[in-house]
Amino acid sequence: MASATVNPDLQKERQRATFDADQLTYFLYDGPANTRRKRYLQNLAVQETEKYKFRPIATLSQEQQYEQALMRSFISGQLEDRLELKNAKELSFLREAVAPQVAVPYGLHMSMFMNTLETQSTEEQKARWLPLAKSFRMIGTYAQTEMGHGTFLRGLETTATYDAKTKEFVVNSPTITSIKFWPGGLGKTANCCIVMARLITRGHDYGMHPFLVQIRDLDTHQPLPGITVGDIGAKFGFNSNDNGFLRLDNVRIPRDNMLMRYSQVLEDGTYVKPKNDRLTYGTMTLIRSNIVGGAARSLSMAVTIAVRYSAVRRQSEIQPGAGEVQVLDFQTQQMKLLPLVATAYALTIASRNMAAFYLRVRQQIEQGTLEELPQLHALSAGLKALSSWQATEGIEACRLACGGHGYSHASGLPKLYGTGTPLVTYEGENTVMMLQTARYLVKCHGALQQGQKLPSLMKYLEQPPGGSSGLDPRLDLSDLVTAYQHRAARMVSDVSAKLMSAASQGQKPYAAWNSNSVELVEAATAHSEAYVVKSFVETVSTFSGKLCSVMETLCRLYAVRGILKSLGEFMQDGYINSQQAKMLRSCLADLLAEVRPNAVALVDAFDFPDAVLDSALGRWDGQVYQALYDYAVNSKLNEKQVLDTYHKYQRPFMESQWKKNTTVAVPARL
Ligand SMILES: CCCCCCCCCCCCCCCCCCCCCC(=O)SCCNC(=O)CCNC(=O)[C@H](O)C(C)(C)COP(=O)(O)OP(=O)(O)OC[C@H]1O[C@@H](n2cnc3c(N)ncnc32)[C@H](O)[C@@H]1OP(=O)(O)O
Ligand SMILES: Cc1cc2nc3c(=O)[nH]c(=O)nc-3n(C[C@H](O)[C@H](O)[C@H](O)COP(=O)(O)OP(=O)(O)OC[C@H]3O[C@@H](n4cnc5c(N)ncnc54)[C@H](O)[C@@H]3O)c2cc1C
Repeated sequence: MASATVNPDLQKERQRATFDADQLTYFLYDGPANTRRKRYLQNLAVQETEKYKFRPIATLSQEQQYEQALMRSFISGQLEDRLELKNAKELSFLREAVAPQVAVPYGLHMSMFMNTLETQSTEEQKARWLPLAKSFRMIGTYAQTEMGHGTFLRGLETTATYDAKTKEFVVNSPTITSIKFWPGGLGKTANCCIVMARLITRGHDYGMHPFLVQIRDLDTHQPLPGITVGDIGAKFGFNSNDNGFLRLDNVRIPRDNMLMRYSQVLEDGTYVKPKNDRLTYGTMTLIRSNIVGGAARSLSMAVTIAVRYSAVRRQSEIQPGAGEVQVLDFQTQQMKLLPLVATAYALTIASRNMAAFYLRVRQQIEQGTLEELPQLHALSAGLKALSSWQATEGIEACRLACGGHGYSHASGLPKLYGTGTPLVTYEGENTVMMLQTARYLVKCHGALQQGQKLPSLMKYLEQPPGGSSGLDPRLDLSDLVTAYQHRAARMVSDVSAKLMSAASQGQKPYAAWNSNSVELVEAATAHSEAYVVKSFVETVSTFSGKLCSVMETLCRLYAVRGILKSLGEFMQDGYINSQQAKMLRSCLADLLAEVRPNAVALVDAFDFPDAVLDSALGRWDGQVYQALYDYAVNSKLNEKQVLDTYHKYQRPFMESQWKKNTTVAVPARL
């Protein structure tokens, strides 16, 4: 990453840091050896990719973006083979550097399609399909969402009707709203997909199940009979991905193309029920867990760009006549960015805990134990929503904090936003996800009322209501965790009481649910925030020395900022009083000042190569003006001094205006 001339302001920032950023990098990448390996892989990927001199993706048409993304995947594939990479983390670092924030068309194949095959197929099906999928003879996607329904899966209309005579399923899209719409890679890339369709056998509808459907010829890539497939057109972002539509006109597939690990249809059409019919939703749960890490990483990139730029950018004076300051010295700028640096770390840590929890429960499921599945669903849904909301809002805040240059694609921030914001919608729309978490919280509250024991993550709901916070200016970390848990427990209890009172007044449960759903979402958000704060606190207390004190400060900043943002929720029952609220305000100002000297080192620790950030403003060497100028000079419009459009449209337009007043004397030079 070394560069001949580093901007002096950035250099000073790095020198004044009170801790060794490398130590934090080692934490993020699991030790010095893995960090070296990550750097090696990413450097190699960057060198290889630079040879292709790709144009910035934002300057390309949809078709060109798609083409570039395929080329990037091709380069990645070559490197992966050459290096014989197998390790999932190593692969992800390599791919991140070859295709930074590029939604590649094989994304769904490598994530949801492969995972569904692996977790929902029988052993025999796995033996048949996995070798084809791993060797990209089969390129798949996950086709669940339809034009008419994405959220309400029970409303899906695509049917798979069993025909016992031929031992086949007939897969059909009966209406315009039943057309599969949005699946990634479906438009032009995939040759098969997992179609989620309502299973009908012996005249009975058993709801959504997964089926493997071939949609294109494996050799010519032409759509098969009965298949109408294509790309859905240009979108807000994600244009390198051919999100597609799919219409199935009574397409016949063999009986054993239904993924039969959990439920089966026997040859005679008998349906065999799964142990839990929500196991069909398993792939969504995995991806929701992964999204927490993806959101954290996108936000980490955005804060790296905005903090480095704010250290380089000098604008206005603080002390009159004393010269222009780094914009990062304005308290308001610190308030915009430093809590977001804290959020990036908080989410990174929460995502690791989430991933570990997912793995543990997945292993239990493999062994047939489903006890922790509801807890996993509630946690992954809530964290998916919280992390993607915080990341999306955070990326946009970073863009705004970069002033005019943030608006240019040269900043890299619009690309981060375009790729990051669909996280709010896909894999379960966030409000809907929070309501799923709320459903579980209300259930836990009910169980508690009946004297039952709660699972580990919900134990805090057992704390008695009322009481007051012990928070004082020392900002003890355990007091902060307790405050978040108290607020969440109080909100869950309040909204549960409202639901019960509505029931006692004869209101139907579904109506009571809807008329309290704003509060339910708030309670689920509070619960998810409590989890993030607890994870952050538990992890930083394992650090030592200077790193520990820097991270504790960052953790306090995250927690205090969060309390002040939702102060009413913490004060409503008097748990935090007005004196404490005042104290927290002053503490916030102190925390900003405390984090300020380490701001650049904290973002450096994320260790993103420049090519991954892909930003003129976030460069490691801080040479932002040269980079911005180079970007401008390379604009397509600058390829010719006088464009054809001058002769075609501008000149005729000007001449039409001149005709209105022919008496104006025009000098040869102005
Ligand atoms: C990225 C690259 C570039 C870099 C980007 C930078 C960032 C990168 C980020 C990268 C990250 C890596 C990603 C790789 C790429 C992936 C791309 C992904 C693309 C997106 C794919 C999709 O977008 S793909 C479609 C997803 N489409 C949904 O997501 C539908 C939501 N809609 C539902 O999910 C259901 O419709 C909904 C609401 C639950 C109601 O379902 P329902 O009506 O059946 O259920 P009810 O509400 O009646 O609940 C009945 C009982 O089921 C329980 N339950 C419900 N769900 C359960 C579950 N999952 N597990 C266990 N239990 C569950 C519930 O808790 C109740 O339990 P109980 O009865 O005991 O209370
Ligand atoms: C970039 C991108 C990639 C995608 N990739 C895939 C893919 O690979 N495969 C696939 O199958 N799908 C994919 N999708 C589709 C995605 O999963 C759905 O868009 C998503 O599940 C939301 O469903 P919806 O679009 O029907 O939204 P709707 O459910 O129509 O949501 C619209 C509004 O209604 C509200 N709402 C809906 N239901 C409720 C409720 N019960 N309570 C309260 N509010 C509610 C929502 O909160 C939202 O505000 C992708 C989408 C995008 C944007």
